[in-house]
Amino acid sequence: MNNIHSSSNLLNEQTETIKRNYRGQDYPVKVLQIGEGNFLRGFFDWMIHECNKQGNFQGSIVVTQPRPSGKGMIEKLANQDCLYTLMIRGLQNGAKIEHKEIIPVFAGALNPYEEWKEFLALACSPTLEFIVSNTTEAGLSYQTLPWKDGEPIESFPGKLTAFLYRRYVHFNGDPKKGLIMLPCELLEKNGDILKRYVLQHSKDWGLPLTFMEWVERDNLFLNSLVDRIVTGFPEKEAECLFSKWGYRDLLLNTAEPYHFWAIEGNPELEKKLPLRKSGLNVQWVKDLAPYQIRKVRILNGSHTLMALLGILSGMDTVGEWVSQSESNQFLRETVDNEIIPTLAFDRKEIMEYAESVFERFMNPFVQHRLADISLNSISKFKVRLLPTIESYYEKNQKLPDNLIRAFAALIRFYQIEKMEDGYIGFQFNGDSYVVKDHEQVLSFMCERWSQFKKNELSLQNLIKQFLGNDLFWDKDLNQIDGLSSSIYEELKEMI
Ligand SMILES: NC(=O)c1ccc[n+]([C@@H]2O[C@H](COP(=O)([O-])OP(=O)(O)OC[C@H]3O[C@@H](n4cnc5c(N)ncnc54)[C@H](O)[C@@H]3O)[C@@H](O)[C@H]2O)c1
Ligand SMILES: O=P(O)(O)OC[C@@H](O)[C@@H](O)[C@H](O)[C@H](O)CO
Repeated sequence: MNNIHSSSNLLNEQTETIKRNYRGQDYPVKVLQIGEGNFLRGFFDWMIHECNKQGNFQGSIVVTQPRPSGKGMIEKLANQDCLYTLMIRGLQNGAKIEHKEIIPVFAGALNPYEEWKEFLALACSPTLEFIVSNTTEAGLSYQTLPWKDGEPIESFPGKLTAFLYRRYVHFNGDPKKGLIMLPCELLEKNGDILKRYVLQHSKDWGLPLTFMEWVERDNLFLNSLVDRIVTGFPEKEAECLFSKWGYRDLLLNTAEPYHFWAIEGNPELEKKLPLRKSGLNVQWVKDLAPYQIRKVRILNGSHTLMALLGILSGMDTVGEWVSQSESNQFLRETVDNEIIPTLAFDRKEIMEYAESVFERFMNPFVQHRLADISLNSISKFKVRLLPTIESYYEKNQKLPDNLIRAFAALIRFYQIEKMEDGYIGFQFNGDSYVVKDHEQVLSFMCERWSQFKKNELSLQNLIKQFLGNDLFWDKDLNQIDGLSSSIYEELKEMI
């Protein structure tokens, strides 16, 4: 590892203080981290630092990149002696928090595509206990790949299989040397998926059955749900912050104070990974589903509603929406009266959760662009808001007014025209915005709205075709009593 004073100037007084006090980096390596992105550095690595500060974990991490093209980050890390600054900023219980800290948890940074031997050598470490990953939804995918001895394997599940096999061979299948996998990719049942891919690779590569049994029996692949808005390098303010601090950090990361991690696993695992003991907002749960539903329906559902109605009304960010009393009130009413009553949760607990979500939306430091959230809005609406409309109807035998407005906004949002370089929609004031979705979705909507414009299709029929399209929905939504007529009333006004 590079000397702490080597390259980046990050490392003057602050790091000297860390060195004097304690260096998490000097603890034995207990974790292999696959993924060097913003999220893990603002979430898991910060958590391990919190555990270490309190003397609860006493372990360090070796971080690796999950794809060949992510090269720069590992080099940057190595150049900074594997240190980086994390700024946590926002509101917590109404109070403003601004906290900056250098995170010293990485004992090393490896590029497995250039240091394959070193990568596999780590599998033989007796102190290793965990493998954590976040490679985006795209990284947690299965690809049929060859495995040639001595050559790095490109995919994340493939690399993990080779790593586990090396460990199995080195320790002669010792049941006590199994590892705990903690995938953080935002996919339901992420642990189960990862295990399935490891076993599939093992089959493809003809690895011994006894290895596969060891994988199943002596290793744990835990499903988990992560939640924290991590906003990465603050381009606009970075130089200003560096001159204030007196050092530069090319890996500076920013995050909100809120954090939550639900892990489907035995609470006894706290003995190995003392997250709760270290005061972190972590739950070991039997069933992850309620936590997933809570987050998707309240947080992500609100995001999608704000993106649709907000963009149409000329807004740019979540912050803008919540700072205007009328739109903020609309959102709160929707969550309190339409979303929460459909969720089978303890009322007090869920209200507290919703309150914490509103507080996060109001974080003045987070510039969350509605345009980014609006990507693939129809499929997001299906998962985030439609289930609430259906549950509300089942419970009350009527439709929820605000969510019907959001549904009408969805159709209005996709009132689009094809331009040379993509599709654009028009705000209520006539200004244009870009709509990003799959080509099939965009061309369907573009065509229907063009027919409407030429008086070849009535608004009622346009809605009917939209609700009945099996490209968007798993069933014909025209079957929901009153849905199409309620949407019609709202949409008529919007256009
Ligand atoms: N940033 C957040 O606020 C936040 C919050 C919760 C969940 N997440 C999820 O975490 C994921 C990563 O976000 P981030 O902010 O760290 O982004 P990032 O761009 O900083 O990091 C992405 C990481 O994924 C890897 N990666 C990207 N494509 C890959 C592929 N095809 N195969 C293997 N690895 C690949 C990159 O190498 C990098 O390590 C996102 O999918 C997001 O949904 C992010
Ligand atoms: O990342 P997406 O595009 O699926 O969704 C946009 C946001 O809703 C999402 O990123 C949330 O901010 C995140 O899920 C919070 O943990």
